[in-house]
Amino acid sequence: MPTTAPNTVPASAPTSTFAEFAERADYSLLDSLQADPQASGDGHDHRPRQVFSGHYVPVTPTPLPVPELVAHSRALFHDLGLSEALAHDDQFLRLFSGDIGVTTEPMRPFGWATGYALSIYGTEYIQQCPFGTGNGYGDGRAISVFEGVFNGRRWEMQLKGGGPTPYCRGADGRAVLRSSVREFLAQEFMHALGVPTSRSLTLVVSRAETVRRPWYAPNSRSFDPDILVDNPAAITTRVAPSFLRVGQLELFARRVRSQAHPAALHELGMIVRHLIERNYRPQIDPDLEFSDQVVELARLFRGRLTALVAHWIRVGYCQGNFNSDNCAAGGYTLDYGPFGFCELFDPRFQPWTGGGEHFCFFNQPVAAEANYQMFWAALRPLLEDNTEALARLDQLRDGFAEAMNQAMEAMWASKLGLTSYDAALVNELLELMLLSKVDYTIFFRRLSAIPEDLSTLKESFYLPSSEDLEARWTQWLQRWRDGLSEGGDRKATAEAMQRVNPAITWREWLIAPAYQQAEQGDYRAIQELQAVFSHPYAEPSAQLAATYDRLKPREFFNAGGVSHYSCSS
Ligand SMILES: Nc1ncnc2c1ncn2[C@@H]1O[C@H](COP(=O)(O)OP(=O)(O)OP(=O)(O)O)[C@@H](O)[C@H]1O
Ligand SMILES: [Mg+2]
Repeated sequence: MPTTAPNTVPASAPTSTFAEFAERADYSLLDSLQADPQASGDGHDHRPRQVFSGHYVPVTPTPLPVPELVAHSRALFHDLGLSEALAHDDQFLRLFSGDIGVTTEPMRPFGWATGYALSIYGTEYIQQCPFGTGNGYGDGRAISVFEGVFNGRRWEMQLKGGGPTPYCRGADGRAVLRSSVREFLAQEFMHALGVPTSRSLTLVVSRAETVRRPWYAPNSRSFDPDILVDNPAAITTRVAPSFLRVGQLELFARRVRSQAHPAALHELGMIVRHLIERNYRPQIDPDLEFSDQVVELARLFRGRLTALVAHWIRVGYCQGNFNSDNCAAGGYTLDYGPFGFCELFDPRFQPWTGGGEHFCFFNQPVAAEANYQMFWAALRPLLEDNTEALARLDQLRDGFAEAMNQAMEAMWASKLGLTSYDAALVNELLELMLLSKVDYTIFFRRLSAIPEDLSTLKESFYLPSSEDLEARWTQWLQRWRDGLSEGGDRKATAEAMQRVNPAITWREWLIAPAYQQAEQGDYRAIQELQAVFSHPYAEPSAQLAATYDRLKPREFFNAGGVSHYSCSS
């Protein structure tokens, strides 16, 4: 399993000025799609309304007043070949705070938002928009402002919190600093963990605009938010090859099914071609028949989705709200709102209060299958006249659980340094982990040193263990170590385990002070987290370990806003 995603080759000359950045703009893929025929040409229509057809709505963002740069991702700047100076360029800052008036040719002075459908755990919802039709649901506060090519790769840049769009459903289109700090840090942390993800470009805050959201009082033990708080408005810009979601394909397939308009099937075909173009070239040969390309797409997405979820479980990540509209069709992590990382091991870990057990930590493979089912169903209308291709597509759906299983088994084997999966060993381990209430990250990292006895492993236990339990642990450890020696070289095994079992993880009680200090204008904690999160597999210095390699302190259990949180983002 790779520990870092492949980086792009750095360009010989970095993009240093805003004019050079603008030169990278290339809207040729966006232009292959259909714009909403009812949209006003200038993109200034922000009222909630139904969008009946087309793939996107041109819309201008609403600028944040008096924007201030909180942070930018050095890693992504490097990958895109952007110079550090650009992060401090006034026009660049203004663009990524929603002021699209600063654009120069060939950039466009408007952005775009897209509609999508929603299904929750495989059940379709159409009532969730003000019109009760699903035609008003989509990017309510996410607005893409740039499509361009950097170092030979095409990226889309999207503001989150960029103001209302026709899909805003009457809400303000804004995001608070708290949730923006979380999304900004988490995306780059996941990338450094080697988990496919959207990336973070910049994080901008306004000192002149606040938004009010339900949240938790200090030291609250409440499950639901108990106060209303004003938080500075912020915008994170996220970057990905596309922001296409499973829900998007679903929207167009629904319209085919309900014969919503004569071009519905054509529009579905267009969005699927677009997905292939953006996320699956060059893996899908453009010379194949379209029906074969569709089957290939389904095969590749199945591989990416199963691998993604196995990664999530490897690193302790829980999406929390794995609806089809939070499931990127390119097979990477998207929407860092309801997420959390498991500290005290619990297969039912679910930090988001709205999420429910179906989206909990260990249920993510099943939740993924429900999303895959929606993806599969959305592709079917394209193959209606090709029974042979349809059969291959159906087989892929039928084989999802088995493919997911294989990905999980390979993941557990790698986490334990084994050459092949051993079900009895893993199941016994999970039971012991539950009984001792281990810290998920600390446990696997200590295990990666291949200890001879329990002493270091016990540093990860939240509960003192009985003699009986210790005897079981010792037996398990012995069996596991015996299994390893078949493979040989202990040092190489330990090193391989350290490349899949991170030394540090996301601990919400260490993140909360960073966004709280940022509200006061102090960004040092964010900078420290950026640095720590950029090398999660490296052994931290003793000084950093004292902060980051620690069990969750007792006072943060059941703490509102830290142990669990609502969607007040
Ligand atoms: N303040 C807001 N104003 C307008 N629309 C919003 C707002 N908050 C959420 N939405 C929209 O509600 C839907 C569900 O919200 P959810 O929290 O899943 O998404 P999100 O975190 O805003 O977005 P994304 O999935 O784009 O990361 C999304 O379509 C989102 O655009
Ligand atoms: Mg979402």
